[in-house]
Amino acid sequence: MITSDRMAAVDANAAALGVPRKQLMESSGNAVARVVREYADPGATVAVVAGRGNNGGDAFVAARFLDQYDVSVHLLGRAETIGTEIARENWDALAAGEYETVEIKDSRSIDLPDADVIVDAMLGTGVTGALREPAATAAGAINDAEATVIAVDVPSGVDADTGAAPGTAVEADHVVTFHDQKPGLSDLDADVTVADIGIPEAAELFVERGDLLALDRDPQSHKGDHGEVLVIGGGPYSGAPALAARAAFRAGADLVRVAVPESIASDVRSFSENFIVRPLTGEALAPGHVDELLDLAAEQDAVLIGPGLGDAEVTRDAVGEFLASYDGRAVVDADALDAVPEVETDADLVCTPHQGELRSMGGPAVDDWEDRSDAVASFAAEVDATLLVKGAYDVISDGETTRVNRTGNPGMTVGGTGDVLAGVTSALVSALDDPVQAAGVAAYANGRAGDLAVDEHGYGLVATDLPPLVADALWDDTA
Ligand SMILES: NC(=O)C1=CN([C@@H]2O[C@H](COP(=O)(O)OP(=O)(O)OC[C@H]3O[C@@H](n4cnc5c(N)ncnc54)[C@H](O)[C@@H]3O)[C@@H](O)[C@H]2O)[C@@H](O)CC1
Ligand SMILES: [K+]
Repeated sequence: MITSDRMAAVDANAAALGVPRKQLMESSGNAVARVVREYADPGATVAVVAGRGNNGGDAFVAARFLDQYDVSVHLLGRAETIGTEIARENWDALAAGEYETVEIKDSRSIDLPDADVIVDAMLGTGVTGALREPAATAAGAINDAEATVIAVDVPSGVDADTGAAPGTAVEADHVVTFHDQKPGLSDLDADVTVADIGIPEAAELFVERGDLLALDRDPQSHKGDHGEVLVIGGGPYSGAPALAARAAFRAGADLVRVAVPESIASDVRSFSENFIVRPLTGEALAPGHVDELLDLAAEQDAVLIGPGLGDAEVTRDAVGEFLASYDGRAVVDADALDAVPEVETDADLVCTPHQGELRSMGGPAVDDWEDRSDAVASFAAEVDATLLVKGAYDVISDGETTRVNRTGNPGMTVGGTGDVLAGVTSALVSALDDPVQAAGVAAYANGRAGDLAVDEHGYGLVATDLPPLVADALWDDTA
């Protein structure tokens, strides 16, 4: 099953992998025509009722694959208002090829022929709310007709994610949907064909540009809508928590609080005026800080624990106690990772080990990335956490869904890049619903930032180069 948001991401990933949507549209239209042929013999009358989006575009293609039939294409609206370039190109091909086309200017002028088959391509996944005119009247006319109704992707007026129809909707006999089954089609009284349209498996497995669609923001957003993060780190090191916090800001967090031992608090403060620093008594994180941290953490969307903590016994104990009582979202990195296999927690954990850290957590050591991704998935299920295992190919898995990231380069072996990744992950985990998606996009952005840094500095790149480039990787289309 695939939701329409995920489908849009996969579709954009396919384009990033060199399979543009127009090619997918050609396959979709071909698949629709194949199902039409199952219902009617050559010579039969086929009426295509198309909207002005890509759902209609699929059907313009289908018409070209039905030359042995008596086909007419009825467009809801004027051709000048076709909304996408690829749908328009396919419409123009119909006009140039002397196919029978009709533009329906308003609901009174809907006049469908006595057809054997009607292809419903008014609206697909782009629908919002109840069908407007003239689509609503056209849906009624389609439902009143004697014809077999074949819907493209989803019956027009039905929500592909939920199956709900807020107004009039097409009652289809058969739905030809693409790539994967849609949740909203399962309960319909219609046959469903899931057509393979040639989307490479890599578009689902690898994190690519299309995954960045998850970051689109509502123009009505308020402060705090995009995540508040608490970074718990530092002690022997002050740079690591500061780098992570800086990266969290650049990955879009609205607020970043940094809880560090007071011995380094002023150092951390001096790194950036954006940080809200919360000093903890003493020189290292210790069990005595846990209650205070739990109070602080309760107000955040996510916690990052680990950067620069060091491996003192008291600090390990404190990490274990914190995780045992915390029930929100936590990104766990560096020295804090050792606590994970032992602790019983209600928290949603996202762990970001490199392969050495994964082994000391009791995880698998596998060289080949494909085998490693299976092994990481099993280990994620075992420890009941989302894992982001760093490597030339980063593997992200919660045991059910596994993604792989390919951005990044050998220049990123320099110190501090892991702190940047942990900070980016915490920001995205705080802002997005799905931890696998968040961790996958974080790995992608961090690696992409590293690639941009190498363009500028070669292998002389340093970790502080990365945070501003993370922002470019996430939000600058040209990066
Ligand atoms: N995502 C993918 O990977 C692919 C998608 N394809 C097709 O593209 C479709 C989605 O295309 P689009 O995103 O262009 O969207 P649609 O073609 O579903 O609809 C967009 C149009 O509908 C109008 N609209 C929205 N809500 C309406 C309402 N309530 N009443 C009347 N009109 C309304 C919009 O103004 C817009 O013109 C899919 O359903 C599928 O058929 C395929 O071509 C191939 C691959
Ligand atoms: K449709």
